[in-house]
Amino acid sequence: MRLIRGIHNLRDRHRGCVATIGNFDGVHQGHQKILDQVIAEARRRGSKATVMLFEPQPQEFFAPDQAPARLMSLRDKLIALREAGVDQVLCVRFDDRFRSLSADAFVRSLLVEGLGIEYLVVGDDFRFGCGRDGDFTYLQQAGEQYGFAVTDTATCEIEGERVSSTRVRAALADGNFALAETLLGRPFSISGRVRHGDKIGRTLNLPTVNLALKRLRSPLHGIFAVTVSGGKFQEQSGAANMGTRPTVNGTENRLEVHLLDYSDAGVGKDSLYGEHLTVAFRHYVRAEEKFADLDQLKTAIWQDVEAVRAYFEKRT
Ligand SMILES: Cc1cc2nc3c(=O)[nH]c(=O)nc-3n(C[C@H](O)[C@H](O)[C@H](O)COP(=O)(O)O)c2cc1C
Ligand SMILES: Nc1ncnc2c1ncn2[C@@H]1O[C@H](COP(=O)(O)OP(=O)(O)OP(=O)(O)O)[C@@H](O)[C@H]1O
Repeated sequence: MRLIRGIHNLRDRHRGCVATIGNFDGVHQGHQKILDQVIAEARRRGSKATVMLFEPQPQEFFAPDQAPARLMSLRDKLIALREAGVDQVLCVRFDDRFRSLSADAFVRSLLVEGLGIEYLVVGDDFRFGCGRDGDFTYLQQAGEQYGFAVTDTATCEIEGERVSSTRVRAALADGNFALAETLLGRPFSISGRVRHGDKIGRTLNLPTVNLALKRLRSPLHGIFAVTVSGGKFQEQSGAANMGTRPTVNGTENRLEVHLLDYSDAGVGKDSLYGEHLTVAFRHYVRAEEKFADLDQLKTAIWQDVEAVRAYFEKRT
């Protein structure tokens, strides 16, 4: 899959495509449906299945403090799109210049002159352009004028409701991991590289794997039963904390996992550092707390480990 960063990097060789546009946060079942349609049409025409994305996402640009936490990093989104069969992704920088493009300029300079679009697939509620003045009817008229076809997808619903990134976030906030998994078509997970922690875990006799979250703001906070995959792990159970670690006066958000039944031989030693691991969230255990001292923290974590063990035993 080819990643094209910015509209200025569009060259003739990227032209000619069947495209769709959106945030595609989480790449959920509704997205899969629209992507399947784009890919089928592209294959039929011998053309490139293309996704146009915005970075940052428009809500993050307009109201950074109020924008919801993302379900996935850009890296994981690109992997999911590649696995779905997408041929190219145009990553457009959403900035002041871009947001002030009129609907006509958007269609002409990006879709027609930039991508050489043949066929556009969007949801019927899609809006774009300065003041959100472009909609489906507008796109169809523009398509007639510039010579590309426009079609909409029938809404994908699960349990009688539209699937959306917003709904996945709500399911996670409710601790309903089973629903999140149904909507996403895979368990909700966060991935990252193992990095060095503060090594306090070892003194507690509770080694943890620390994952670098970079700029990812997590939609989840608290203690969870998780499974870890990647590197040497297939589905290793663990007790995870997504939080700031107030007991040790931590400030930044971190994802730490204590792996069950995994000897200290690897954790905390060099073997895991730098590995790229994926942590799938299975069950909510409790909220993070500030304990009076490390002994109390340790007791609480051992209780968490027992709760996580009980959860996985019940599941099998
Ligand atoms: C299952 C689990 C639960 C945790 N719960 C809390 C908590 O409630 N409050 C807190 O301050 N830290 C909590 N922590 C984080 C510990 O403070 C952290 O693992 C410890 O400081 C070791 O950090 P290090 O690996 O960077 O050395 C938890 C960690 C795990 C693995
Ligand atoms: N359930 C769905 N069925 C069909 N198409 C969908 C569905 N959800 C999203 N799409 C389409 O996928 C494209 C990308 O959607 P977008 O990134 O806005 O996702 P979303 O899940 O609707 O997000 P949000 O919850 O943030 O509004 C759009 O064209 C949108 O109309």
